[in-house]
This record gives sequence, structure tokens and C-alpha cells, in this order.
Amino acid sequence: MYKIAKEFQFDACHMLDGHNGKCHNLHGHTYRLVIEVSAHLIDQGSSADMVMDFADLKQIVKKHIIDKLDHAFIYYKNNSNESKIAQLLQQMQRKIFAFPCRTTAEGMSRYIFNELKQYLPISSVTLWETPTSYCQYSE
Ligand SMILES: Nc1nc2c(c(=O)[nH]1)N=C([C@H](O)[C@H](O)COP(=O)(O)OP(=O)(O)OP(=O)(O)O)CN2
Ligand SMILES: [Zn+2]
Repeated sequence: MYKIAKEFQFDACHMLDGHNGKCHNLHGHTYRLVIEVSAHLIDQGSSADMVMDFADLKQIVKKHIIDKLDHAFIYYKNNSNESKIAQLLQQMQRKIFAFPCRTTAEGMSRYIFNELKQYLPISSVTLWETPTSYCQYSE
């Protein structure tokens, strides 16, 4: 079994409504995302001796995650304050993205894992929220 990984970066803004600290304010992060996939090697064709082509990995993560989150206001769809801001931004045709959970590094990592497992033999998601804080999610 092999593990390969590819790193991505995206910018997004969020707030953690109800957080007992500075993170209840609207603020932004340059997120670093590492997607790790695990599988045996492909035995023939143009991807022989690869787990998968890094180019294919990049295209899948970009399409299903990065393009949706980059430069968006990301928010918890069940939170009324966060949803009010999202609604206002949407009226201005600004980019928003609704999560089914709070936009913590933990919640986002799990969401990204569950989205990508439809398309990839994903083994872990590592999401860096700041240069010193990250969450790793695996199942
Ligand atoms: N377990 C978690 N704790 C916190 C999260 C989180 O997602 N999971 N998120 C936040 C805030 O979003 C905040 O932006 C990040 O907090 P922090 O790492 O404290 O940010 P700093 O800029 O202060 O980082 P330093 O590198 O320490 O300067 C809060 N907590
Ligand atoms: Zn934050």
C-alpha cells in the first residue's frame, strides 16, 4: 500500500459565531490543505506504477473543493447570524459557501474528507487554518 499527497491553498473568510474569543469576529485565513490518498499501484497504462496521477488528483480537488471555497465567505448554514451575512453577500453577487457544520478546522476537514471520498481513495485531510494551527481528519 502506498500513500501520496498533494498540497493546495485557498483564501476564505469566516466567523465562529458564539465563539468565546476573537474568532467570533469576521476574519480571513489563507488555508493550506493536504489531501492524502492511499492505494496499491496501478499496474498498466499511462499511470502505471502510480497510486494515481498527481494531475488527476489536482483536478479533482480543485473542482470539488478549491474552486468552491477560494475567496468565499464560508459559513455554518444552521447559524442565523452567519446566514444573515451570507444572504447579504449573496444579494451583492459575492461568493459564499454553506457548510453543514461550524467552519472550524475540524468541521471543514471532515466535510472535505466526506466530499472527496466519492471520487478518491482518500486516507486523510490535513487543514492548516493558520501557520501554527491544523486539524487532521481520517476514518
Ligand atoms: N480547535 C479549534 N480551535 C479554534 C479554531 C478551530 O477551527 N479549531 N478556530 C479558531 C479561529 O478560527 C482562529 O482564526 C484561529 O485561531 P488561532 O490559531 O488562535 O489564531 P491566531 O492567529 O491567534 O494564531 P497564532 O499562530 O497563535 O498567532 C479559534 N480556535
Ligand atoms: Zn478563523
